Amino acid sequence: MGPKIEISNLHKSFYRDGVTLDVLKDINMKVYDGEFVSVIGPSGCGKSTIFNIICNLSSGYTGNISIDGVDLKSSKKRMAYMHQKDLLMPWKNLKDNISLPLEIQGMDKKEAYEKIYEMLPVFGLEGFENAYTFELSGGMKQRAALLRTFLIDSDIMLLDEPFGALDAINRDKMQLWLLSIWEKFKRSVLFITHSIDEAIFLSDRIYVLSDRPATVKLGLSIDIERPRNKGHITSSRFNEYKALLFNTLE
Ligand SMILES: Nc1ncnc2c1ncn2[C@@H]1O[C@H](COP(=O)(O)OP(=O)(O)OP(=O)(O)O)[C@@H](O)[C@H]1O
Repeated sequence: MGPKIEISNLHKSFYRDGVTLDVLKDINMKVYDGEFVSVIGPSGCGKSTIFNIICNLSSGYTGNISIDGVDLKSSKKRMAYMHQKDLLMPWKNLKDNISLPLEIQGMDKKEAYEKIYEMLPVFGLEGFENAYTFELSGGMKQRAALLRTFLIDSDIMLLDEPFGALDAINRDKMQLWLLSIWEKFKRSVLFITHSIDEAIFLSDRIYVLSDRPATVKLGLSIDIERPRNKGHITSSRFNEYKALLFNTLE
């Protein structure tokens, strides 16, 4: 089977006030069915721009992108995209925050609620369907935003630094939880992170980007058995990957 996402020779520049900003330069990436792939790179190098292009939120690129073998420009495929600051609306309760994109997709409220109720226990949110944002912990808000993304009918999930705002303990918990969800439902995931440890712990493969304009400096396969647990992060192999990524990012 071909790749779910294939990005070939992608270039992207922004033009603003007569100035050209080259952001992506000859990016090549693939994500295969059911793979967990991370993108890591310096701040502002163009990671979110790649996601925006894949989701058709940013046009005017050169190169080719295909989704399930179909050119992005003619693909009808819907993407589940969680933005960096995917905030819940404080005036809506949890189930209405989550149902909103489903209703926008044309699902009726009753059906949306049914889907949500089915998944609440899996996302550790059972009993909180009527809670407002201020009643939820940081981890719960993050899980709610992920559930909202997860319920979009797509086998590809693009997650832009979903755990960036969490403290270390919650981040660890959320990584384990995300892996358990991913192992259960086998979506293809493209994941942006600033954390080397997080990228190694979660991924099958990692793409390391350079400073802007971003090029792919390294594509690295992570050969650590699954299911993963926190014991893996002290293994010598984990530390070898860590040193390699650290040196590549320098
Ligand atoms: N719509 C736009 N118009 C002009 N410039 C833009 C636009 N979107 C992004 N940029 C610029 O492109 C560059 C890359 O931005 P992008 O958000 O893709 O980086 P990033 O790697 O995701 O950053 P971070 O890691 O800090 O989230 C930045 O310099 C940004 O200012």
